[in-house]
Amino acid sequence: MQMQTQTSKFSERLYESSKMIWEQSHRHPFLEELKAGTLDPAKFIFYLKQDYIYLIDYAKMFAYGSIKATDLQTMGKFSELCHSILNVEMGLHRQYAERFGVTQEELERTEPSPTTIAYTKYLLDVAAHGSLAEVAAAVLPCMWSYREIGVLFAAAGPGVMDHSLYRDWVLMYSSDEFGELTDWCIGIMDQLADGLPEQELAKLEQHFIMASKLEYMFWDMAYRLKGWPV
Ligand SMILES: Cc1ncc(C[n+]2csc(CCO)c2C)c(N)n1
Repeated sequence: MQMQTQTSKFSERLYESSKMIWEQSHRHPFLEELKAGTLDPAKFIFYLKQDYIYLIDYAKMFAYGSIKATDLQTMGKFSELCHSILNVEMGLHRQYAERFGVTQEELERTEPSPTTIAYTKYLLDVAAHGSLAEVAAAVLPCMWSYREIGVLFAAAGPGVMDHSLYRDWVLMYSSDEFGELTDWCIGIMDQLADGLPEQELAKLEQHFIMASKLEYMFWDMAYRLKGWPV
């Protein structure tokens, strides 16, 4: 009898490692209320401002990805992702801010909250000291969990999709363009993990779990409008 070798993707292991954390994010009141279209706009603005400065550092992660890439195709794709954050995603944030009467200067002057600092500095530390595979593992929950949220919300029917403000947010994260970028990141993660020893794989998994927890904390921070205590 011929033996069949069971090959499972590393990204599936990552997904399993953080499934429970993602489920807790999906059940968080910030996302429950956003989905229902009942979220207090003050909480959304708080999120938007923190997210804007988060994205500045997050875009740098992809710039690091470009630097650490060893082939032109990967280098180009990371630079495309960096461009997409700075122009598409942050562009939407700028439009939103305008609708809420918040200027671009005000967005840029946002004081980062402790949670935003924890998340961005963690990411940048991985980028400064880690391999390209570590960069991929640390950035992946951000993209993948938002795709999941976007697609779930877009299919959820009334509520957020009838909301004049929150609808565009869902449309962006459920778009095919974002879906393709996420799929590319999942694919590169699997390629980079291929053949690595268990010790390295465990390190990648830790980054993925940590970033997933920080994603949860980001929703929680916005819901509680949590800045500095002093
Ligand atoms: C805290 C936080 N986590 C994830 C995202 C979503 N996101 C950030 S960059 C990117 C990919 C390309 O633009 C996606 C999907 C966010 N906005 N804020």
